[in-house]
Amino acid sequence: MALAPPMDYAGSVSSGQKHLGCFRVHTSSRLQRVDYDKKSRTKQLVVRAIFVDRPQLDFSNPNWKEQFQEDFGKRFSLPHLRDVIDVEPRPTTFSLKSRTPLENVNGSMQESWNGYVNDDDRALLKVIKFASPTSAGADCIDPDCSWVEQWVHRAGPRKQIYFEPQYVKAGIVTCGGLCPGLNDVIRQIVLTLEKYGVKNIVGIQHGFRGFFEDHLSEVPLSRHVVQNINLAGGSFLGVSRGGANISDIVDSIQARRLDMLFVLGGNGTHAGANAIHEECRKRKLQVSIVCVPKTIDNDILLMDKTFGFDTAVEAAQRAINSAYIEAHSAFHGIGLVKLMGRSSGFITMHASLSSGQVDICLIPEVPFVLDGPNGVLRHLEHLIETKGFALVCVAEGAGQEYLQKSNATDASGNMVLGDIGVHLQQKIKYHFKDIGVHSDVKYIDPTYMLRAVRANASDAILCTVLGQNAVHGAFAGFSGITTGVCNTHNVYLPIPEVIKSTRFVDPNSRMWHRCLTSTGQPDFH
Ligand SMILES: Nc1ncnc2c1ncn2[C@@H]1O[C@H](COP(=O)(O)OP(=O)(O)O)[C@@H](O)[C@H]1O
Ligand SMILES: O=P(O)(O)OC[C@H]1O[C@](O)(COP(=O)(O)O)[C@@H](O)[C@@H]1O
Ligand SMILES: [Mg+2]
Repeated sequence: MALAPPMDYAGSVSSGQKHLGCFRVHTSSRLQRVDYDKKSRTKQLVVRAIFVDRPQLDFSNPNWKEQFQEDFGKRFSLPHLRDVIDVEPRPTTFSLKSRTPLENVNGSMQESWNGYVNDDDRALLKVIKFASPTSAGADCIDPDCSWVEQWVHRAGPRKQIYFEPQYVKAGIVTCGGLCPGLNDVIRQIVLTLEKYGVKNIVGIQHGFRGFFEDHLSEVPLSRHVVQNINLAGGSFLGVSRGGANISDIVDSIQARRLDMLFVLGGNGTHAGANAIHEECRKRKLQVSIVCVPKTIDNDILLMDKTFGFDTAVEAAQRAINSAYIEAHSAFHGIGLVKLMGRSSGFITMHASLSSGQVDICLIPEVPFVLDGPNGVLRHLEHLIETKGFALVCVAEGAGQEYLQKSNATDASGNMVLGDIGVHLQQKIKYHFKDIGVHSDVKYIDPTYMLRAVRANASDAILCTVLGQNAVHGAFAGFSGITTGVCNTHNVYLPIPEVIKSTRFVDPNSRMWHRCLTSTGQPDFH
């Protein structure tokens, strides 16, 4: 009998290897950690695979696919207000046409066509049929990598809604760190709520703190108030970390008589929003909690990309280009740029790729050694010898094993990282001094310049889609959901499914391989 591996499997494998026994680890469910073996001075990528997103399957059972799909359908079903309370639907007030609803251009009634999304509409979560588990980036369920359809719910306005817009009070809150596009999302939520006929819209200031810090009053929002907020970066409502006492927040939601809460934030915020949703359910409140994923790190599972990411990658180009010019102009110049990315290297990988000038790209997901014949420093020597200068781009979460662990956390409980940029700068300087070769290291750390900017055009469109869909989701009666883009289609997902782990760059992916092709860097181990 071929059983799937145990639910919690820990194994030590070499960097990038993902084949555990006969079963390939689902990239998105993989949690990984880099361990440094002091004796052998090598690093090992320790993969802790948690098979959270599939049941124990017996592949010798001819019905395993049906079993998988049934379980998948349950996991991705959207929590709805009517699951716990009696609520009746009513016809939507959201008109898709500027002329009278149901009247077409000829003036005749149109019965069959409507522009609403049907509750049974679905989008495919995965669109590649891998011929083999060894195909690049293969993401398989069974050892044969069989094709299994995985359907998720389509986002958009429904014909039936579960709130009377004129009595709705809606709140918006932005949590965590800043991200380009927050104001665009706030603005679109307000405009869409008004289109449904909602008149009472408020902003909660400075994240979850705004719910219980008395001096942080509600900000009344309307089309007039938010009209131009997208022209600036930051959050019109302010952000913050920490301060998430779920019971107090739900007390506050009740006291404020909120019917809908739109929560903009990353992994931590989603965990908070889901806890708020669960508490509202426990109290049988008719409150919809809907998230919009916000993270420049792009580290939320299942989504093509999160808003602000493109803008951050674009903002990083200025830093990389300056480092390039400095390095190229100096004698034996080495440009070093550190970019944001707490545990995922998406910004660094994409910024390196789009710049085309980066020689060494270092991300948290791919271990590297600094010293020795295969180390980063030796490769830098080679670059100085051969082209006369070099450019390194490193993610802030990379190489943390080389730094003193402080165990300090921020107000939200996120680990405070050591400064890999400063460490690398020192290491490079001393290395070249040691070997008696001149070097001129220019270190640029653009930090907040990546995220304190307004959204670029493509992010502004993404924010528009997400903000509008968040409102449609709330009116459709869903709660405990988030909205994103999967394979270019707009979907709703239950919150727990997107926060099972952080989304990481897959060292076996085509994108990382493209990055390696572009930089020309060897494996540093
Ligand atoms: N596991 C959790 N459960 C409940 N609330 C959380 C959790 N993690 C973080 N939060 C709250 O969510 C907010 C934002 O979290 P943070 O990690 O700073 O940013 P992000 O949402 O961008 O990941 C903070 O107010 C924090 O207290
Ligand atoms: O200095 P702050 O505000 O804590 O933010 C730093 C962190 O913000 C990030 O941009 C991600 O923040 P989020 O948790 O808000 O998504 C990380 O890349 C970075 O480590
Ligand atoms: Mg976070």
